[in-house]
Amino acid sequence: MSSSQLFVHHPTSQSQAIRALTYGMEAAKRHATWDNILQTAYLTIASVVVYGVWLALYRVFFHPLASIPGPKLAAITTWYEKYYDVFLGAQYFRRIEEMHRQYGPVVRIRPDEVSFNDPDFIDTLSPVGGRRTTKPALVGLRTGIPDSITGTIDHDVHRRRRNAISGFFSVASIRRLEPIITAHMEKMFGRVDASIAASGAKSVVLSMHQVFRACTSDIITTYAFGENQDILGEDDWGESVTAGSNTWHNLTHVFAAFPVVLLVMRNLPQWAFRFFIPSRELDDLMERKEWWVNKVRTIRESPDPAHLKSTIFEGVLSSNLPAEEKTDARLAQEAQLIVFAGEGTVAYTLNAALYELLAHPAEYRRAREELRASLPAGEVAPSFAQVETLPFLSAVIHETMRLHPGVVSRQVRISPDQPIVYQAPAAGLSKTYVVPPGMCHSMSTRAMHLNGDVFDDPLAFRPQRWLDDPTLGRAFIAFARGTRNCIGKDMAKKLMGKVLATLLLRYDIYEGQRGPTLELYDTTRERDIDANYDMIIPMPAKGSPGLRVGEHVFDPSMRSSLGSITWNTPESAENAENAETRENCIKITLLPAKLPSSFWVRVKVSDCVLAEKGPKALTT
Ligand code: HEM
Repeated sequence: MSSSQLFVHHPTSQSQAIRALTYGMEAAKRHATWDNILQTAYLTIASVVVYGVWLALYRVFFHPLASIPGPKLAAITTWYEKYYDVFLGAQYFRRIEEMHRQYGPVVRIRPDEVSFNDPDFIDTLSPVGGRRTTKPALVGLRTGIPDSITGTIDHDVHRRRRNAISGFFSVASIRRLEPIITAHMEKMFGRVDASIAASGAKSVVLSMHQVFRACTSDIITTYAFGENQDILGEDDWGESVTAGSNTWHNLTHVFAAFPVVLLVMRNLPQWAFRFFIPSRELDDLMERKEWWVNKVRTIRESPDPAHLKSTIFEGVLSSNLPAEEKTDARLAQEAQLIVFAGEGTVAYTLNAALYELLAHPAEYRRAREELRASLPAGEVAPSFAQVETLPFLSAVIHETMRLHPGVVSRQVRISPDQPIVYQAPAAGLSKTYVVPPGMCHSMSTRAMHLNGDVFDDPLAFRPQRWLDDPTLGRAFIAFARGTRNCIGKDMAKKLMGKVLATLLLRYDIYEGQRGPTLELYDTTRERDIDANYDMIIPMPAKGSPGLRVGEHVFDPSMRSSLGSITWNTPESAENAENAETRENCIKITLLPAKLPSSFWVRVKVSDCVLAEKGPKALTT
């Protein structure tokens, strides 16, 4: 029987056979498809592996930076940096310091980036003029504000943007800032004293870093917009407000490693942002940004001719920058830069300076003596001009910024047109190293500032070194150098000098004496002050302890500054009793420090309460 007959006489078997045949063909087809997919996958994987191997070999042996020393993995892949910054958590800055110790003053730290650590080469790397300087997109991504001045890639665009605001950072402009600083500083110290006094009724929460940060934030915001968000007036000294900036700083390495995260965060509508990324801190930051944008809109809609020359954003909006440079979106980024750059760095430096002075009583006393000797008797808030005449105080600020620079991330630049040529026989290098145009070069502040060839005993806090050897300034890069340096450096120096001088005049260091004093309490430099993480600004160790305790006793001379506070309440009586039972002191409980480098001081304001005995004596 032929097969055709079978089909005719056995329809079921026939259709089965057709199905079998069809199935066989489909299976064969599926097989072929799978084969194709697998083949393509193998080919792709093989190509990626071959490309990867080729790229690695190229980067190590044939790349223009191939002759520059450094770990091979750092030369091969940017994942080396990501490993330290994203997976180990903001640690690449430390690795860079190690690399310089291991490989010398010139190290290849990324496939396309060379880090230099030679004080004599700083001005060549960061010239003030004569050579165009750009930045890699990475910097803008990392800050999260690529359209701000600091994130701007192109040299000419940067010059235009910077010129539009540079007038506001001139010495003359900063002088106009002096009354604003004085007013906010008085408010800050007034509040500190008032909360110390209020602790007569209850325990008090004080974080020196947060206190400084509230003050600098209000000052910088006033300078930028003509008014501020009154962070100094917040019960928690604005801790909840500035927590948003901390969260943002914590995300900076993620932005650099995975730019898509930044892209999503910047482009999501606010409701979607809040829905998909629920974070109280980021919510607060969004609100802060809304405040900045609204301020810019108000200024744009009704410019006040009287203010046009006195606040930064009025200046930007009235400048001859093209319209696309003045959009709300771009100016919001500029606002974030100026407020973040100003508040965090200055507050961190003040915090570190106060720590170092309290940890070195001889330097504290010397700075205070210098002030008292050079100021008229009774001066309580020295002026910019008076502070400028104080060499030791200036040395204290320099030495603090050397050990604790307020910006810890490396300074990355590109020379787009000319090669960078490095010859350093002094550093024991016989070779010439060349960074071709378009490749990145960088400097790391901490590596430079802890260079033992320049700074004897580099980890020690010794302000005197700046007075003994004025040439040390050649290795100082806390404010960066060249065309991309810190635009706010003069303002920062004046602000820090004035606040520190006022603080030193106001409080002595506690050595058992009477009168307003400060004393360091349970703080270690490594844990609570030093940069443990690079979040652009430095962050202390994760285990930085929370609970600290301080004590103080009131002084009648403080009453005038306590204003309307009345102390003859049962609570104060109770605490006055407590004060007697606790070695003439009232205990102040300080809450956990959440912020970078927070530390606590013990504040004593004499023992008059005890001398007069009882609540009546506390009446103001
Ligand atoms: C102790 C205080 C300060 C320190 C240590 C500091 C440090 C720095 C550093 C290192 C840079 C360069 C960053 C880079 O390499 O990309 C920089 C840039 C900048 N800083 Fe400061 N800064 C301080 C205070 C301030 C203040 C008070 C302001 C303004 C209110 C300010 C505004 C800026 C701006 C706008 C830039 C970008 C400049 C540009 O790219 O042209 N800084 N700062």
